[in-house]
Formats: sequence, C-alpha cells, structure tokens
Amino acid sequence: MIRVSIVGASGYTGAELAALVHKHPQFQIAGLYVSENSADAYKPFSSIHGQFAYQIDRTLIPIAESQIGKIVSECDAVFLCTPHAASVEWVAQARHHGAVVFDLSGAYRLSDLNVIKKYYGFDHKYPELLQQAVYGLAEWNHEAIRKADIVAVPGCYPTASLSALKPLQEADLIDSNVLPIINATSGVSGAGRRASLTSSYCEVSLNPYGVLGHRHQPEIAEHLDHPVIFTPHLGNFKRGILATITLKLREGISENQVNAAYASAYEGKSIVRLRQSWPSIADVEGTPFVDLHWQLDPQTGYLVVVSAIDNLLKGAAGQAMQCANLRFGYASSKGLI
Ligand SMILES: NC(=O)C1=CN([C@@H]2O[C@H](COP(=O)(O)OP(=O)(O)OC[C@H]3O[C@@H](n4cnc5c(N)ncnc54)[C@H](OP(=O)(O)O)[C@@H]3O)[C@@H](O)[C@H]2O)C=CC1
Ligand SMILES: CC(=O)N[C@@H](CCC(=O)OP(=O)(O)O)C(=O)O
Repeated sequence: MIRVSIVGASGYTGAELAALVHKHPQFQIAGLYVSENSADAYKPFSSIHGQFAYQIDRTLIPIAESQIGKIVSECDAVFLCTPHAASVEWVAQARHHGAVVFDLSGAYRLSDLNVIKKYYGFDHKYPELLQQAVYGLAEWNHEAIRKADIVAVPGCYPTASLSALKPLQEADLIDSNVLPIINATSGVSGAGRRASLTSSYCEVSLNPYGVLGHRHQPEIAEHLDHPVIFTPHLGNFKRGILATITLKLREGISENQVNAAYASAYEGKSIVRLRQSWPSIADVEGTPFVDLHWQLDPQTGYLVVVSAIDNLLKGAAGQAMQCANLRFGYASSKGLI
C-alpha cells in the first residue's frame, strides 16, 4: 500500500483527497495535518467533515514546515492542500527530506519568476525546484508525471480550459491571430473553506471577478502555449465549474477535423467524456470527470466549446489522485471510477 500524508486536510480539497485515498484500493492515509496554530488542531477530521463519520477516524495533527521530516519518514507521498505561499516552503522542505510531493496550490505551476511575482505577489525562493516541477495535467503530461518528484496539480479553471483547448492547439486548428475567449463560472467552494465576505453564500449572486488580471490567465497561456482572454465568474452554488470557450479556427477547418482532434486526444482516457450534448454542472458534480461538447459555426469559422468539471475533484483532488496513480505505476483513473 502507498501511504499518503495530507497537509491542509481540514480544507475543502484536503477533505476530498482524504476521501479518495480512503476508498482507493492501493493507497492509505498515513496522516492528516493542519498548520501549527490551526484552530482545528487535534479535532477529529470527521467533526469538521461529518460525511466521513465512522469512516475516516483520524485526528487533525498540527505541524510546522520544519517538522516535515517526521511526516516524510512515515509515508510514501505528501499532498499539500495548502495556500500558495505556504506551499512554496512546504514543497521545499518536503523535497529536502526526499518526499514525492503533490502540490494542489499554484506555487509551482508557472515557470517565470516575474509572472509569479505579478500574479501571486511573492518572490519565489526556489527557482531550481520550479524547474523540476511537472505540471500535473494528467491526460497530457502522463509520461513526465510518472517520473516526477514534484507535481504541480493544475488550477480548477485551467483544468477546465486546457482540457477543452489543448486538442485543438496540438492539432494546429486554432487561428493564432484571434485569442480564444474563456468565460467560466465557479461555485463558491473554489474560494476555499475560510470565511470571506466575497464568497459568503448570501453575498454571492453571479458576478465576474479578476477581470483581465486573474492568475489563471498566465497559467492557461503557458500550458496551452497560446494567449487567451479569461474571465472567471462566481456563482451562487457550492461546487462545479462551467467554462464556455469561443475561438476562431484556421481558415477552412472542418467539423470533422475538430471531431477527430478531440477523439484522438482523448482515446482511452476515461476521465474525459466527449459528450453528444451540452454538459451541465449537475452532470459532473461529485465526479472525477471533465465533460466536453462543441459546435462549429461553418459561416464564421468560430467554435464554441463547453467544459464542465467539479472544481474540487477534476479541478483539484481528483486530478491529484490521477497524478499519484501515474507516479506510483497505476492507471490514472484507478480508484476514481
Ligand atoms: N477550492 C478549490 O476549488 C481549489 C483549490 N485549489 C488550491 O488548493 C489549495 C487548498 O485549497 P482549499 O482546500 O480550497 O483551501 P481551504 O481554505 O479550504 O483549506 C486550506 C487548508 O490548508 C490549511 N493551512 C492553511 N495554512 C497552512 C499552513 N501554513 N501550513 C499548513 N496548513 C495550512 C488550512 O487549515 P488551518 O488554516 O486550520 O491550518 C486548511 O486545512 C489552495 O492552494 C487552493 O488555491 C486548487 C484547485 C481548486
Ligand atoms: C471561486 C474562486 O474563488 N476560485 C479560485 C480558484 C480556485 C483554484 O483553482 O485554485 P488555485 O488557487 O489553486 O489556482 C479563485 O478564483 O481564486
């Protein structure tokens, strides 16, 4: 059995991950951790996430980065479900002790230090580790993920967007003079469990945010190798992301070529479902899938693609589990479907 420690286990993605590890036939939980001064220190995990009562009987152990050597000695992999700035240091300490690390934050997803400073607000102290980190988009980077010691699990909006756009970009179908436009709406769990006015349930209706400045824009652009316009929206529902993407195809590209690009990119990749009708958030909520459907306007050459995921699963914990499966020699969907 592969023993797994989860730091940030009281949060939304940490809890989903604990649940996935708990039901996985080849993985088991070694320990669940929160920060050194956490208000949840020493509470039973199931007192916070009651759906796991009598299933995951674990205590949330408080721990500092400097103590990670102890965690590493007791497990085969560390999952970090921690804020970006905290993950920068946690990854470095975990690697110092030789751990295989899966970081669900944005700390190791971008390669350019200036872009990180601009969008995350901190100077990244470990450029050599950034270079080693593999971007964990499971359907696309599986060969590199199998050998990686640091996996930067993609953000939720980038997962939805890249899953839709990469087949077209790899097949060279996108008109490079026209930027793809991504309009995506997320449920409030995307903002994490910590209380804030902007993600407070009664405050949220449906609004754009981070317009022309969200940190997922450079993440999508870097891993697509194509600039995009990305506008996130916050919706008044708990979980899920629906991204509607509009792009211009190169002159003369047919619907058959688009269909073939998706079919060939995702052949045998069971987490990606190529749908025959428009997907909805209800279709993917609580599932590890990304659902895609598209339609070409032959008059204008514009294509509309819709991508739906559960932000906490394919957008975070589910994809982290796919990466761990690959890293430890299993099929990427093992334990997920
Ligand atoms: N929510 C989502 O849809 C997605 C989130 N992500 C990313 O995943 C990470 C976790 O997100 P999410 O679960 O939503 O966040 P939450 O706010 O729900 O949980 C954060 C967790 O980290 C712990 N924590 C905070 N600071 C530290 C620290 N310095 N050291 C150790 N533990 C710490 C918190 O507990 P405590 O403070 O009590 O110690 C809590 O357990 C973030 O980086 C987020 O950006 C990625 C994709 C999707
Ligand atoms: C609704 C909401 O607030 N969503 C988050 C994105 C969550 C996510 O994917 O996470 P990373 O922070 O790991 O990139 C946001 O826009 O900041």
